[in-house]
Amino acid sequence: MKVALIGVGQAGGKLAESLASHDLARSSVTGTLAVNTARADLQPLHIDTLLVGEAQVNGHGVGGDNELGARVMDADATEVMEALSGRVTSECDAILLVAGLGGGTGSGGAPVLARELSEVYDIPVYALGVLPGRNEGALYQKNAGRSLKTLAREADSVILVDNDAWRAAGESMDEGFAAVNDRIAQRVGLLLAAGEYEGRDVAAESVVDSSEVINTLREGSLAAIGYASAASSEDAAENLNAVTSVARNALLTGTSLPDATEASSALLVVAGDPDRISRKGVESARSWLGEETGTMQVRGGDMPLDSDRLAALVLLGGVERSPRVREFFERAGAAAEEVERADATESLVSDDLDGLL
Ligand SMILES: Nc1nc2c(ncn2[C@@H]2O[C@H](COP(=O)(O)OP(=O)(O)OP(=O)(O)O)[C@@H](O)[C@H]2O)c(=O)[nH]1
Repeated sequence: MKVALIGVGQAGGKLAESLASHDLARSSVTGTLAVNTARADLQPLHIDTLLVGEAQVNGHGVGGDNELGARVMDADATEVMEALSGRVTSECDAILLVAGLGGGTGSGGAPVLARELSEVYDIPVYALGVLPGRNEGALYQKNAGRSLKTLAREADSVILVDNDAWRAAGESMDEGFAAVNDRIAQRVGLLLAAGEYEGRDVAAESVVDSSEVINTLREGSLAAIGYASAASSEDAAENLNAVTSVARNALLTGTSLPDATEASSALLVVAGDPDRISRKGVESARSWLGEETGTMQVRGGDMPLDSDRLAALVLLGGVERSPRVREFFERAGAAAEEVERADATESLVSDDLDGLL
């Protein structure tokens, strides 16, 4: 599946860079651009960059103000769309926007770009949206809640990444981010590469293609992606359990949105040496996936790889009813009230107000 990749804000730029440089994804990406209001965040990136909002924030970022992030992107939309035009080629199956939803630039800017891109291009516009971890402050939760609500409307689907998904004890914030970014690049990289396979020697009908990814994502506005791998035997007949257990682990412990097990549609990609893939295992993993997620729409296919391991990639479409999503929106709603209360208190002690006496 060929995509043009656009990172918005700091997290978006870093994730776009990880993805564009991932071995599996490289040949699926037609062009990459990182857009940000902060010059310092663009400088370390090894992908093309575009600074926006210079007139308003002079290259210093929007400081977590996502309304300003949206306004800046709106004001510079023509420039951004021009910079993107050469990257969205006729080969593209979709456009992928990547952003952290808790900050200001990505949070406010990604929904604006999703709207602009949808108006201009006929191909789907997807977003990879990073939700703040539970221990990030109220402003991040509030920003992410408002951003996600808008992005879900403007984009064709938002693949959610929870920053708590793979948190390990004792890890610093940056180590945690790096781990999330690597895992996301691997999952999304495999998903993009799976729809692009052009090798021979395997039955074409069993290989997954990009229309299956698009049809899976069409079934709802929020999505999640999971992955797991395991050692396998040379003999496919001995790999029934290996296939079913990687599929289980991909869904139950490997997803970008923990506990997202209710979905409107699912896609199971089994990656590995075709001679090692147990067909019975694939059938039973697909029916298990349907039961577990409560959907009758389970698509499937293989991704031939030269490896002695087997891997499963699970894409879930329409996860909006999942407990994790509900919990996030409750948290974001409570955070919005908290931020409003804090603002009211601040205006009470503000120097801008004259006291009565
Ligand atoms: N997974 C991941 N999340 C990140 C990374 N960097 C920041 N975040 C998350 O992204 C959110 C903040 O967004 P940023 O991208 O830093 O902010 P921004 O969009 O550049 O906006 P401003 O800095 O306000 O201009 C927070 O929820 C962070 O936890 C990263 O490298 N990986």
